Amino acid sequence: MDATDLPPGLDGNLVEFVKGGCEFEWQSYTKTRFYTNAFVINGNKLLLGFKKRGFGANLYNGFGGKVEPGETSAQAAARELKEESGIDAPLEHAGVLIFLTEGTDWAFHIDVFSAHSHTGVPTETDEMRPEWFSLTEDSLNGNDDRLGISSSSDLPSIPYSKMWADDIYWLPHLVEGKKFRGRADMVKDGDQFIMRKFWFGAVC
Ligand SMILES: COc1nc(N)nc2c1ncn2[C@H]1C[C@H](O)[C@@H](COP(=O)(O)OP(=O)(O)OP(=O)(O)O)O1
Repeated sequence: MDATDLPPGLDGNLVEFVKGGCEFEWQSYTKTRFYTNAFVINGNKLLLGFKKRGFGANLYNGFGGKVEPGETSAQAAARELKEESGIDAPLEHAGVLIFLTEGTDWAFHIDVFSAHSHTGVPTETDEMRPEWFSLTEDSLNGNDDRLGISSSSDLPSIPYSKMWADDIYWLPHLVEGKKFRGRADMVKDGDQFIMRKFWFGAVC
């Protein structure tokens, strides 16, 4: 895809898999803040954390936070995973997400990581409560959550309605092992954020 067709902030040889909000302009920004987000898969189950406080409170997400000065994003991802869930995992880079929120002139740049094994027992912390979710096809693609039906496995279905609105567009690709990139410009709708304009794609 021609770089001029990509949302500002994304580059490379990317193939679009979904976009929306074409009637809106991309929000401009002058600063970028770097974050991480890590997802641990164990066979047919996915570890998410229920965020108990701070930005994104009361939503399920991967484990992550700010990249501190002097850290690489991989180091920050490993540190945040340990701090928030108590486990270590051989994280690999899976994707990059750029998010803007209405009224700010800075962008979140989130390096997303995944791992297929871990050591240690996921343990609740002040910030996050780790929980395992089912990775059956209907759970992963959001059918179970949309229809409000329970998972066909012993574990609950992925709770997309209690996650950031962008997650359903790229999480299935992460689980399939595809590298991805995306951007979403979010606006406030009551007490939650919704996507006004977005683009997600795979790395060729
Ligand atoms: C806007 O859309 C988002 N979607 C997703 N899936 N994840 C997001 C979005 N915006 C932020 N995030 C992620 C990025 C980070 O993993 C966390 C936010 O990090 P946090 O504010 O908790 O950073 P910490 O360094 O842990 O903060 P404290 O030092 O205050 O604990 O959400």
